[in-house]
Amino acid sequence: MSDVLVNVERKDVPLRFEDLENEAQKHLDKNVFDYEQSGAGIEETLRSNREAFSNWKIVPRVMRDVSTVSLHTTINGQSIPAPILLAPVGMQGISHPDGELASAAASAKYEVPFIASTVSSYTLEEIAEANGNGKRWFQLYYPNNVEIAKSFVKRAEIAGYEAIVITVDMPLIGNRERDRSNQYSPFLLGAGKANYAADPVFQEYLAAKPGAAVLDEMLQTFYRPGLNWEDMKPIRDAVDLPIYLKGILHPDDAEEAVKHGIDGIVVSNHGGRQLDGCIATLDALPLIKERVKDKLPILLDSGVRSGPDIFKALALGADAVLLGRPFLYGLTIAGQSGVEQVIQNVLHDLKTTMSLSGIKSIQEINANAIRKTYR
Ligand SMILES: Cc1cc2nc3c(=O)[nH]c(=O)nc-3n(C[C@H](O)[C@H](O)[C@H](O)COP(=O)(O)O)c2cc1C
Ligand SMILES: O=C(O)C(=O)c1ccccc1
Repeated sequence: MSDVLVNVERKDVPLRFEDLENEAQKHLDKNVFDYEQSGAGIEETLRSNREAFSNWKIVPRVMRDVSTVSLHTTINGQSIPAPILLAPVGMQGISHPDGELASAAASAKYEVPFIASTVSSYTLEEIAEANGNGKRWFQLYYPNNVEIAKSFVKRAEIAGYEAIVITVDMPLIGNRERDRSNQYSPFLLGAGKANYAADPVFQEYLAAKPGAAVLDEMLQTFYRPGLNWEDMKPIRDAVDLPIYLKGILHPDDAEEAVKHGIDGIVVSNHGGRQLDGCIATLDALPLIKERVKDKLPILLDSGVRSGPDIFKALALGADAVLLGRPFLYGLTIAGQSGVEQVIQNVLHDLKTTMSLSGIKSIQEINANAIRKTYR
């Protein structure tokens, strides 16, 4: 990976997030861009996610011999070259025709785990093939039909996915005002139905209902508003994989996760797309860490844009972060190469940040390295 870090030759994908977003906008229909970029409600949480990072500053050490700096780390014993994963982002085919196949191939190149969404544009088996020897996790939107839920995770296990991430912050869709005024939903148009259409249990269920259409039935079973802690058992019994919960913000829920034997959590507000007015993830992190300590790995997403952001999240107790929109915009602009460039730029930025902070390894990053300020 070291040669990767100095190779900054290709530059059709802008470095700065704002430029990346503006460039992606040029490639997309207005409705699609609005869907991806926007947050729920008045976008207070979307903004808070970024402000929270700005309220913390790194306090660097000097003369600490940073001639070799390693980004390598482990999560639940799984070795990863950097504390970075690609977040589950559904329906990537609306951004680029190659969709998840391109981003899964890009992530494999850097051994960055790719988290495939339930509502992908390609099936989880096709994505696994594109990801090859790379690392991949499967994100579950827990269907209202438990048999379909079990079938999804079993398929994922067979296809070489190494963890299940159950997203728990979507008992229903957030109030996406931009999408409502555009009257646009790629989901309702069926852009994320591949995994359902290819599922044997879903097919059986369809066959038992003459005249039923894939899209209608998928929309019927997609949401599980009754999701609760007891629902973890069928998944636990179906597969021999670690289970992460994505969308934890309250320390009580983090503690509950520990009590229920959950293997890891993702502190996330879905990139500001679900509950508007909720806490920024970086603000939620310290109390969660204080409550669960090292009992399970803590990942974090929502608003992570740069090396310094990753550094701050790790300093406050995260073990790794997920990137959402940054790689999605890279995909939009230049397909697989665009995602590769975004990953490469973030790795380079993190390494630079650590070196300039006097820190040689991920394990050395702690709260002594940052201080809260107010702008
Ligand atoms: C266009 C889009 C689609 C998403 N689809 C999913 C999804 O299918 N499953 C899921 O768990 N999260 C989904 N998310 C949320 C991301 O996994 C992640 O939590 C969020 O994007 C992180 O914030 P960031 O975009 O600010 O990096 C989606 C986010 C975006 C922007
Ligand atoms: O847009 C999203 O954030 C998302 O995760 C989603 C997934 C399925 C249906 C609608 C939204």
